[in-house]
Amino acid sequence: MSAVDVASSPIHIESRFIHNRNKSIVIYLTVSGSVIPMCILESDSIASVKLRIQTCKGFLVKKQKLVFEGKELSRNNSLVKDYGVSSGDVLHLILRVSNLLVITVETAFKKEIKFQVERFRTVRYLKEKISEKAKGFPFVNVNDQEILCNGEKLDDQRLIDDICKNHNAVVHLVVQRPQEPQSKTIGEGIEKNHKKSILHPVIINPNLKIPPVIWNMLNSASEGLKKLKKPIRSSEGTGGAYFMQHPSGKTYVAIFKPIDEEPMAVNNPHGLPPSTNGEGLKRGTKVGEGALREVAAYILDHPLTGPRSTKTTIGFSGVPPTIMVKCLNEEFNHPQGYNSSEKNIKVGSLQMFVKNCGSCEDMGPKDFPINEVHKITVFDIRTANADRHAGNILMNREDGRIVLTPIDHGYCLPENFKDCTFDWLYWPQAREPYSIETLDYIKKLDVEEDIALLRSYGWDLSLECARTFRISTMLLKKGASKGLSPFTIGQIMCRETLNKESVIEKIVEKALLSMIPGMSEAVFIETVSKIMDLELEDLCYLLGISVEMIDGSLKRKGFLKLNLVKERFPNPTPSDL
Ligand SMILES: Nc1ncnc2c1ncn2[C@@H]1O[C@H](COP(=O)(O)OP(=O)(O)OP(=O)(O)O)[C@@H](O)[C@H]1O
Repeated sequence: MSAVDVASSPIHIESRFIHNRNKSIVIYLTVSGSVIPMCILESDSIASVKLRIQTCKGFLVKKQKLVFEGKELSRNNSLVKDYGVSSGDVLHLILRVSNLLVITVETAFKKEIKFQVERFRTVRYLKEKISEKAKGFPFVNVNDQEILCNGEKLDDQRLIDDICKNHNAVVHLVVQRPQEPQSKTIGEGIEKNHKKSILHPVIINPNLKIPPVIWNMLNSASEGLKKLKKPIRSSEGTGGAYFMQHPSGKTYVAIFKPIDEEPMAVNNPHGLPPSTNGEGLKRGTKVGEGALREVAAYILDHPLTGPRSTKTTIGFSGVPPTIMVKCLNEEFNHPQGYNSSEKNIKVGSLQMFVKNCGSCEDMGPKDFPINEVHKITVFDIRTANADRHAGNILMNREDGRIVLTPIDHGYCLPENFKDCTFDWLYWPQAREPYSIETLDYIKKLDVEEDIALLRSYGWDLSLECARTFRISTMLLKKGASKGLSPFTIGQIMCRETLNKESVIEKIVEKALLSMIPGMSEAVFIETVSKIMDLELEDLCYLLGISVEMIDGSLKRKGFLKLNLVKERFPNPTPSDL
């Protein structure tokens, strides 16, 4: 079923609404440019609305994103009315369709070979994969292969997406007698039709050296464009995100996210209406600043040894190398038409492509190594990340071990804590205490140096963003040194429900109330620090935590005052201690 199919039939009005007329409302879902009326109850939760869309239309709940008046309805347990949705309102449904499809190739001898292929690849590409996999078999030569689907011979240029229509597909392979090599397919390695493409780093401070790993990425992506390997738009995500190809066309080297295609920006390719007040999809962020935040995430992700030298590429939390670039290419979204003039050059973040076998959304968290989860919790708490859902953590297996890579940092370092959400909060690893190595790393973090570092790269954080950054780093440091788990620190930071302020918000509010006109930011932060100390002391008392060093590592001792804890923190477990 394609997104277009969805739009052709309205969602059925069930009998529960007919008997419940006064509580039901009609909303309109827009998806892929079409509008679907939908009857829901005001008291429905976001989860139940998504479930109904899944039941009626088959789109998995976890693949749906609902947006209302420029804000994502991201809290599944909140009610529709909590978000202010009322009768006649329009909700935008964005489907996070997977880029990968499974193609089963059946040979004449009933041998089956399975391939994971991106939906925007061609049949020719599939044939090349078959050749690689089937070395030594008669169908090794790409030009000897014929691929059939439902009895129809598939042209080399046909897109995999076209064959699959959102489902995995079975195709049949027929091997022809070897023939004379055919002429090259259009666009393959032919440079004479080369259209103008540009890819340059945006350099604000010429004194800062671009690390070799980033130069390599830039060179490969640029060569790929010269060889007419088009940027390919990802079918996942709410903004325009493009896979930049290696010159061979066989692998990706980077992801480019132009600022004018961010969610709510003018050229967003998913049809999200532009923001009316400049605020981004998450509260406390601005449209058009996503790329800055992506780059900042990499800059701030220091390696274990301290600030990055040009030799160290990956930081403690594993944020992939990212840089701001200018890029010109016809494949990007140009609703006003395209020519290769300067005005069509796009600015955005270019991030290294990381090999993966899916995201954390595709499997339960049980097998994730504790350190892999903890490294991400450190980054998210420190930067008050407002978009850490499991789909934004890529997963890979290296030597049998699961490695996690955090991506999509366009909503880190917000101006406030309102939309902080961490999916890992409910993973068992988050309840484990930090290791001594992680505690050491946290201890060495210096937020003033970090703010200065960002300034040297050209991003002078606004007072509000710097304030959030200072307070979240402070909370991470104080919480970790008291032996609190990422779960407990995360709970202080995240709202329990949409409209109930988090503990950290209350701390900030208290400090604001005690502000005297003319008070400096430093004094304000000092006030926050004092209030936070009292709160954390209370919390440790309630949790019965006291910490001491035993054999070089932090050990917690104490007792659990369960009834007291429950009042404050609804879901404590003994592993919290
Ligand atoms: N560094 C990377 N390496 C490999 N794949 C990536 C990388 N960054 C992004 N992707 C892929 O591109 C897709 C879109 O990217 P991303 O989620 O960052 O976009 P977005 O529009 O900001 O999404 P969201 O709706 O989650 O905010 C992801 O689902 C992921 O599959």
